[in-house]
Amino acid sequence: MRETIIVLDFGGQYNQLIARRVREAHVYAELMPYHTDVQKIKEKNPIGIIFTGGPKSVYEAEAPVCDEKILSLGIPILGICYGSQLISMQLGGHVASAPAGEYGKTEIEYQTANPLLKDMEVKSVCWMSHMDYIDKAPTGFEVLAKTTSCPVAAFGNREKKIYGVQFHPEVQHTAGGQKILERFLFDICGAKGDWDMNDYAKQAIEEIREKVGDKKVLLALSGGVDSSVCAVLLHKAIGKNLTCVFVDTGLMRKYEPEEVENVFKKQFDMNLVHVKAEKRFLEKLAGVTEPERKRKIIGEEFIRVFEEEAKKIGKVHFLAQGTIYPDVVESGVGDAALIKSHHNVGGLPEHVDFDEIIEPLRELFKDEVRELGEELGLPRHMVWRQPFPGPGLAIRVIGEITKEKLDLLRDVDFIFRDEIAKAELDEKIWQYFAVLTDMRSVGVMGDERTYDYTVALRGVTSVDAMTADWARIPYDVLGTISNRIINEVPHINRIVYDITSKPPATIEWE
Ligand SMILES: Nc1ncnc2c1ncn2[C@@H]1O[C@H](COP(=O)(O)OP(=O)(O)OP(=O)(O)O)[C@@H](O)[C@H]1O
Ligand SMILES: O=c1[nH]c(=O)c2[nH+]cn([C@@H]3O[C@H](COP(=O)(O)O)[C@@H](O)[C@H]3O)c2[nH]1
Ligand SMILES: NC(=O)CC[C@H](N)C(=O)O
Ligand SMILES: [Mg+2]
Repeated sequence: MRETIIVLDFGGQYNQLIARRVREAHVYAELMPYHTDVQKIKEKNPIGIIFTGGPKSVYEAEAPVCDEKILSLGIPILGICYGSQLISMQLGGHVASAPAGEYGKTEIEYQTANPLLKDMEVKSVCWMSHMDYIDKAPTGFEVLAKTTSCPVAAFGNREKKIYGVQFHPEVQHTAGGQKILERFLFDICGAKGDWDMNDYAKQAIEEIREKVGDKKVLLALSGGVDSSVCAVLLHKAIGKNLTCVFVDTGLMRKYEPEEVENVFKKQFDMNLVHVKAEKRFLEKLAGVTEPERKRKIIGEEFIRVFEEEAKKIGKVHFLAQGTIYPDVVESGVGDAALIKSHHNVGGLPEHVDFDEIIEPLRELFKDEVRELGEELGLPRHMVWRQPFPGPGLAIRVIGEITKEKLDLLRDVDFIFRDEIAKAELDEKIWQYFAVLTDMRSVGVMGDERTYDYTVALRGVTSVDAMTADWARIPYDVLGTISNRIINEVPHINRIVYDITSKPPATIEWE
């Protein structure tokens, strides 16, 4: 049985990030809702449990509370933020609304003569986000850290192996945060740390086989990183019972449909259906300008195409998608806020004519998917290609979508990508694309007045799409790109470069 850490989810923003940090330390981690039955937790035989943060206050009537019996299982526990407040309250300490909340980078003083914090500098910085605080640690527990506003910023009991931290060790801004998690995993829980993506692949393949048996699966394949990794995983699990369906929505980049066909039919020998659906997508989108409406229409149309294709194959029980965690969290699933409806999650129609949707990558972040892809032997250029959103150019043509605008944007985007590749920046910039704004402005070309569109170029660096910075593309490269676009593509007389990070912007414009 593999070593498992249970991350007990109290609705915080960084819950998957905690699981992911644990996996980074080569220990398998799995999220479970806070109300999970003790018996179910015991069945997993976890070597440790982490309680996450959460938006509620522990002393409120409707605050999420887990079974107190979890604290006496003898399994090591680490509480983070809300999780630490809950442990404190359940063990007889005291939690109250703090005289002053703490948000962001905060100076902290650690007591380092204990297993959890022994690697830390005494005076350090951590990342806080709370308005309640523990004003009294439970009896028998040592106070292990303090800040100016927080008398119990960490506490613990060596014999019980129960610890709590008010700050967020999983966030990069906490100096040495990963070391705290590692001390918990290796020294307190006794983890060996022998898990890796190869185990993930093996386990996922087994689970797919068990669930699917000899039934049929239709995979929505875009040729992007996520669905390609998914395709190989499913192909290894069920072979010819897998049919991949690629939909040419008419919203793709130049030469994209041809490339997908080439790779998956010729190189991988998979069942691939190529559906030409430009007409129906463009008809449904005609006149639509509101970004969320576009996303919902596209999400629904995708499903309708998959349903029709499934009927042609015979009984297909399962639809598979390459959904990954950022798609889920931004779509506002669970307690998270809705940022935008990713077509494959928040954009799904209410009724879907499949028995079940399979999403083997739903818990992973982009860079983890890439690691898995390499593990499965996918070629490098596929694993490291830049992401391309399912709604495609529809969310990069601002305002109304027409075939003419899409064609313009395809040409612009092609030049941008071509020049980035020539400058050997394509592996350095995480994602880069052009946006056709619906703004027109006055220019002068060939001594004549023009009144034409503005194109925005966007390039970002990121690890997992959850946050991003704008890419510092050299001015002369930008200059060449700008010249080529103006010279080669009609109806564009102005080019701007987007210099906002995420947050406050998002990567895509809609
Ligand atoms: N044109 C398409 N045809 C079929 N399925 C699609 C298409 N576009 C997107 N999908 C489905 O929607 C999912 C989410 O799309 P998304 O763009 O996030 O992932 P991806 O295309 O697989 O990878 P990447 O993020 O690298 O582009 C895909 O994994 C795939 O299952
Ligand atoms: O398949 C997708 N369906 C969608 O609806 C969607 N919206 C955004 N993206 C991609 O997700 C990453 C984060 O984008 P945002 O910062 O714009 O939310 C970026 O990589 C985006 O390209 C999508 N992918
Ligand atoms: N980030 C958190 O877990 C916050 C916990 C609690 N809501 C507080 O404000 O203190
Ligand atoms: Mg894609």
